[in-house]
Amino acid sequence: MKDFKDNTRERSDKEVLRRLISYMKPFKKEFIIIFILLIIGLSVQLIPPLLIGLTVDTVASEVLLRNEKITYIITINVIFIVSLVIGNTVQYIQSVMLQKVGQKTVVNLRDEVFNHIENLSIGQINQVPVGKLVTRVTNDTNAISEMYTNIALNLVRNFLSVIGILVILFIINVKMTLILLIVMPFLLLATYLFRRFSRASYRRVRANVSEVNAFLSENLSGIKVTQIFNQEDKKIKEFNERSTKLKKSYLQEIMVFGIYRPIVYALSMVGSVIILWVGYQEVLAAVITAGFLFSYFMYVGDFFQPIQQLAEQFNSLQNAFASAEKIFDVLDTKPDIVDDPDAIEIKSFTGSIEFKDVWFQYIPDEWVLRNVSFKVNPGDTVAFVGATGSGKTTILSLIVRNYEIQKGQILIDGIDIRKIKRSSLRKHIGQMLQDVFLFSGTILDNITLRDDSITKEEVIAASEYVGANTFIDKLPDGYDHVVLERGNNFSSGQRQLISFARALVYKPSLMILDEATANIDSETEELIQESLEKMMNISTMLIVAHRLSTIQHSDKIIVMQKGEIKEEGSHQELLKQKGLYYNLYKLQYDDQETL
Ligand SMILES: Nc1ncnc2c1ncn2[C@@H]1O[C@H](COP(=O)(O)OP(=O)(O)OP(=O)(O)O)[C@@H](O)[C@H]1O
Repeated sequence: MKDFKDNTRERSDKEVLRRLISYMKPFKKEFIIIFILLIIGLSVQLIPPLLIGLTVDTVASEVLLRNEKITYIITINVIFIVSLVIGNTVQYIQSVMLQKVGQKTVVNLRDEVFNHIENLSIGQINQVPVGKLVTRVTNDTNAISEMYTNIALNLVRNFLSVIGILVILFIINVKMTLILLIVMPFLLLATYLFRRFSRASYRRVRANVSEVNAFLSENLSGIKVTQIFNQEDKKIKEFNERSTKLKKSYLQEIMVFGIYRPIVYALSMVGSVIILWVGYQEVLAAVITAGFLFSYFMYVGDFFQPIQQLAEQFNSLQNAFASAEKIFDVLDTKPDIVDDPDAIEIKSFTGSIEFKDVWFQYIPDEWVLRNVSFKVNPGDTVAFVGATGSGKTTILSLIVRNYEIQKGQILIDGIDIRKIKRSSLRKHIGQMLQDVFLFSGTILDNITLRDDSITKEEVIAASEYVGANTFIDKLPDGYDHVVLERGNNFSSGQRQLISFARALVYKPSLMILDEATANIDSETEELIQESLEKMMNISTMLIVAHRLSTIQHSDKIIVMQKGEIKEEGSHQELLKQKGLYYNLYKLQYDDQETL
């Protein structure tokens, strides 16, 4: 199954091969040298059996004198040693070169895949489990790496080797070689069956690896929930099921190989026995010498091994192709939100925003926003309230163009956001999202997001402004305090404050805040409340609020219900209307009273 629904095109092997070769192009010179070394190595490797045959004939010769025999044998031995040294040296140089260029090629590919994934829209990323994307960048690129550094060359080597040996066999004795070829149909049949079964078993392995990765990444992220709800045993069982399935598919794959190899071995034995028998007759009939029969026998031994390897390597090549196909699926998935060719760069916003009859749906025919229109004046703070699922967060996502609207227009400073480069748009919008994501690194890294142009002084100033310094200063390493993956060593309130500082250092012209629904201790809540009130004075601000106390002082409150704007006005005005807002407020107020 394709990872991305909108990318369902099948690719031919030819196309995949052409694309894989295109990644080798920057290293064309190196690959040509490697190929030349391969030919030299192969030619040298074909010499020894011939030399051994010559030695046998020399020893058995009745014509040569003893001294002449010794001279011949020494010469043959020297050639033998020289060819071994040349063969091994060439092979060493060739494999070092191949590893280097192969790895470089794959680094380029891996970077390209990661870059591409980074540029896909949130909607597209949401289609695919993270674990699968990890598999694309790691396992699949590894399979391709294996192809560049090992399989492809050995495939060529074995192919040329089979041809080379066959030619030599025919030169030595045509009759024996034609008889030897009797085993070929059986060999081809075994190879055909092997390829069929091994391909199917490999597909299963790959699908199961992907499953395990996806399960792992999802469940490691959600481990807290698993533990809170005592679901460990269930999850362990589920993991074990997937893991066992993977083991089974691996065993099946090994079994296919385990059957094929002995079959090839048995056929090569049959071939050798036939050759010994026929060869013996030929020697008796003085058609060939005993030495040449010996050489012939050795070549036959070398003939079957590359055929068996060819089948296996061809299989690995298919696997690399399957991985390449998956990778190309990712690379060919066009980001569904791209900059308009005429999109402009904006230096700064005054911060006025207008939604004009905006309609939006995540899934066809399920409108999440209907005919939403509102205006925000520069510098104003506008809050969105409403029941859960009413579309508040969606409005914020649309402003930063995480998704494309289906109808209407969103204008910032009178310019349609589709006409503004996304990077430029996001540069001027400080986003403080519900689930604050902290990367592993230090607090400083998390506030600057490793942007070297932001100084530590700016970071400290922003943190002091939002009040994050109250807890950062208490940490032993202050701003260099290590943040664990996802910021697990900080409370949700602290993470929220770090995210405020992160948004502020970028000096945004517009800030959007999706208030955390998670419980925050009252001390931190007070801090957040204070810093929010301060931030409201810096720039235009849009807030999705769950605690109505947060937004009482905002210039406008927009009340949403089922994707539509139902009420609009200041806190006091809305209270007077005694409508939805009044009810919401009363509900929260009563709750607090009872607490
Ligand atoms: N990525 C998504 N794909 C499909 N539907 C989505 C997606 N995100 C949100 N929705 C749906 O869109 C609707 C509005 O969601 P949204 O998150 O905007 O609500 P909200 O008012 O912010 O809710 P809350 O107060 O719980 O944060 C919901 O019905 C939700 O199920």
